Amino acid sequence: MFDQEKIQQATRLLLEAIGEDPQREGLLDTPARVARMYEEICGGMQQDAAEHLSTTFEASEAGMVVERDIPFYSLCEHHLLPFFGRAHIAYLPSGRVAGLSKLARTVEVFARRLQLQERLSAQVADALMEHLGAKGVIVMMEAEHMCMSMRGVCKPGTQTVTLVKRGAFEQDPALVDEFFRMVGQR
Ligand SMILES: Nc1nc2c(ncn2[C@@H]2O[C@H](COP(=O)(O)OP(=O)(O)OP(=O)(O)O)[C@@H](O)[C@H]2O)c(=O)[nH]1
Ligand SMILES: [Zn+2]
Repeated sequence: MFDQEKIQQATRLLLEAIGEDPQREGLLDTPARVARMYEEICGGMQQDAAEHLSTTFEASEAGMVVERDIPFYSLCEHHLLPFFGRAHIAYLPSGRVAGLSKLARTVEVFARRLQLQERLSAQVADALMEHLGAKGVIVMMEAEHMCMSMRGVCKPGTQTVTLVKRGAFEQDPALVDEFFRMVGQR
């Protein structure tokens, strides 16, 4: 569970370390705000994708389901800075489909924690394979990493694109083409 008190102590130390005065008026409530913020933006650690994906509906005739442009915000585990962008997901149901919101909820579960974009994409794909029993899953994520934009190499606007294929999408390039066509349609 989250240790709110520890995050507050750490925030006070951080403020002192950068030469700030944690007692000045504008910063007095900052440690408590930061603690609440971390609980929110790392809240995926307390969640289980299996719960969200346990509600399914019979749809034996369903073909490929695509959900595109799902916005997400995550935190890079190297610098604790945000990376954010859009996820595009498709899966091939095997008789039962998930509620539409549950794909986006699955993204949230894995995005709201310290991550690598590659691992985030793989965890979403693996959760859909496992908990929906899907015949195939493909997850594409496009994101800008603030650690590349506002510091270090300083290349704002750079988009990192990750693609993870599982099951039928690994075996059949025509399915991958269809996914790209559907994601590309605007
Ligand atoms: N593969 C991958 N790398 C990431 C991700 N987020 C941040 N990084 C990279 O993690 C690397 C960490 O490199 P280090 O050399 O240990 O750290 P650094 O000195 O701060 O590196 P610079 O960012 O190049 O200044 C950097 O190249 C980041 O761009 C991610 O989601 N996936
Ligand atoms: Zn980083």
